[in-house]
Amino acid sequence: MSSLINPTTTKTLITSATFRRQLTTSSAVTQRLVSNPPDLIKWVKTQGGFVHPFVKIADSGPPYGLGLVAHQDIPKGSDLIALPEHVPLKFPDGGDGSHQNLVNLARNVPEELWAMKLGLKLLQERAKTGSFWWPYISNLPETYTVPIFFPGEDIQNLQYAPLLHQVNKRCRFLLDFEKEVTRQVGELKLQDHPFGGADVDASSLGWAMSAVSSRAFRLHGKALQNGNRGDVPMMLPLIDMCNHSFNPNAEIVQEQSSSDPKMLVKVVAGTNIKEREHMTLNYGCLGNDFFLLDYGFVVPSNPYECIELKYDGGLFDAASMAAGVSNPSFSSPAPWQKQILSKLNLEGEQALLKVTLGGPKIVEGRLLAALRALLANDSETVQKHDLNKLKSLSNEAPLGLANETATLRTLIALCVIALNHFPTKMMDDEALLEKGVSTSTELALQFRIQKKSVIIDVMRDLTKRVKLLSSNESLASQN
Ligand SMILES: C[S@@+](CC[C@H](N)C(=O)[O-])C[C@H]1O[C@@H](n2cnc3c(N)ncnc32)[C@H](O)[C@@H]1O
Repeated sequence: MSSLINPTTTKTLITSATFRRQLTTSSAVTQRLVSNPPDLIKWVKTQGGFVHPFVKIADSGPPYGLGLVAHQDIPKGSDLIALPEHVPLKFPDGGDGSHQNLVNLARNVPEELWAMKLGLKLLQERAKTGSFWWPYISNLPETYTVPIFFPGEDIQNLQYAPLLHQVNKRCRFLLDFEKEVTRQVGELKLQDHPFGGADVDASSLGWAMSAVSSRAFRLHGKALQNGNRGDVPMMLPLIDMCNHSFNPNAEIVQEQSSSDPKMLVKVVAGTNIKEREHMTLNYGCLGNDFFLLDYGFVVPSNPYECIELKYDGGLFDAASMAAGVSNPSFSSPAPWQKQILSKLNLEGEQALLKVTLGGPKIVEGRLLAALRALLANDSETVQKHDLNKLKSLSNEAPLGLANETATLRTLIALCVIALNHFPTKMMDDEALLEKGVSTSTELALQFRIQKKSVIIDVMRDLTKRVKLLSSNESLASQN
């Protein structure tokens, strides 16, 4: 298991892949790159930006770190912050020799790790003496609580294979990329060196990638040749001091007028904001895998939390039999059932076998439709229905009560299998949390507790539906 070390300075060259410095207390979240960084609000104003006079930076307490707070009531619709175009930090379009070398490095970054590309620019500015963005960069957290910095045992403690896979992929990429960076820039003259001669290792690359993934926003960039505006990831000084909420009281607005192509990013109060209230933005309707991987926190009772399963005939047959269905046909579907599976992209070379339980839909539509179709006896009844109807849980029993009961029971059995897959019980996890553990262990425990909770919530919901179906059935037979 490879993990990285939260760096203290970009000048440290760390070659070992094992974790040496534990994420210990929540103060690690608020510790900034330098101990007394410049006043960020003042800097934004000096640069021609606007900051509402009642907006202040304050400690939001663990686990939030710093945040923006109103020190008097602010009415709905008020502008809170506005940034002129030159203030956001972006990956630049052009520049000198050292820039070209940065572009060459960025070519090694896969699209899905876009945060690393902008991270290279951030590292460049961090290493540059007298960088324009130093007042911003010096205010960034020194360490991040994302799992690439967890000790190996806490990566294992996540107990959830899809996230473990992502964490390992990122760690492996960073360790390989460290070698590539050394290969490409090691021999460069100082004036061409993209990081001013500073050593850049996997840990400092991880710091930069996490700084970007946890703080950058995708905004409209300059107009492209086709007239569209591409989405450009940017770091937005001060605006990125807002913490996350699914019910935010502030929102980002991008103003564009044809007469003034200069882009201005604003944050506006979406509701009346009371004195001492924290300003929040919605980072996105995301599950905890994304929040932990990119931002280093877990949202309790997250309405978008899901678990991933693989659509697998053998597993589904086992679940169905455990649910009391005789002779399920998941491993050997009839040709008409195969056709439906193909339409659902669950069969064929390009099939997407990852399906989800949880979130607002409770059961992913493709999974629900597949179960309903594969537990049906005849093709006519199934083919009478539009696939979209079969995908919807609110569409009750489209193929009859018996089919629906078998479908829901199979789903419940799948939940039981998924829950039994975790090596520990929720009660054990909660007891461990109460003992007081390191930040990374706490996050791993919270993460797996939320995964188990979502499975239990899905089971509860489906059980209610089964009960309702059987009471409908007995009513129908009485009538
Ligand atoms: C865009 S920054 C916000 C400013 C940050 N609190 C700071 O101290 O610089 C995002 C980071 O804030 C923290 N954060 C934001 N919203 C949170 C939430 N709802 N729960 C826990 N931590 C949160 C996480 O550390 C996250 O990576």
